[in-house]
Amino acid sequence: MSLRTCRNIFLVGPMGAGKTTIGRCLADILHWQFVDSDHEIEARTGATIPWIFDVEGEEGFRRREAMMIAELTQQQHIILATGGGAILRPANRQHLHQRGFVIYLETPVSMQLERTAMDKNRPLLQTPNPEQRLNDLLRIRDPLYRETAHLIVPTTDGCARDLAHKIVNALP
Ligand SMILES: Nc1ncnc2c1ncn2[C@@H]1O[C@H](COP(=O)(O)OP(=O)(O)OP(=O)(O)O)[C@@H](O)[C@H]1O
Ligand SMILES: O=C(O)C1=C[C@@H](O)[C@@H](O)[C@H](O)C1
Ligand SMILES: [Mg+2]
Repeated sequence: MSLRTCRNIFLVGPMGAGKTTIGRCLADILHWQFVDSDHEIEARTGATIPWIFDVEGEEGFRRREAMMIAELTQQQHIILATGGGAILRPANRQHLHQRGFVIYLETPVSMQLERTAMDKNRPLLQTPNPEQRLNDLLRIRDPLYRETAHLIVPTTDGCARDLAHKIVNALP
């Protein structure tokens, strides 16, 4: 798929990869609308993600996320930052891969840890050993990010804006 024929750009990757931050920069550069599926779920539900996890469990959140991905991927000319676990459901992977150009922001666990250390809004990281949790999640999810993506971009070098420019230059 080339950008000319592609309707959307979808960002996938783990917590702290920079999907939200780089997504906003991409939207600025390309003059496309920025949408964050986590934020849309919160707005639609009228509750925070930690609250949804508390009350409905992870399964309840994944159900809401699947409905949101199915809906948002039908739009055109959006930059969509997905949640870190959006690639878990096969239907989500299919919608993302078929309806837009998918970029995997590949990020080592050490960097995810640094970038998420101050933030208490990620329920899966509220554990005594977040490093172990991130390693466990990445082991399962890395192949799914790869399978879904059309392009893989490491996020280890450069600030979010530089990476966004690099991505625009790398688009087919
Ligand atoms: N390339 C980068 N260099 C330095 N800091 C970054 C970079 N990308 C993101 N950050 C910082 O890391 C933190 C997490 O980034 P962000 O919220 O965009 O990640 P995310 O992939 O959307 O995570 P989540 O899946 O939890 O929503 C933010 O504070 C952001 O400013
Ligand atoms: O990696 C995950 O499973 C998650 C990442 C966040 O973006 C949120 O979607 C939520 O905290 C779950
Ligand atoms: Mg995000």
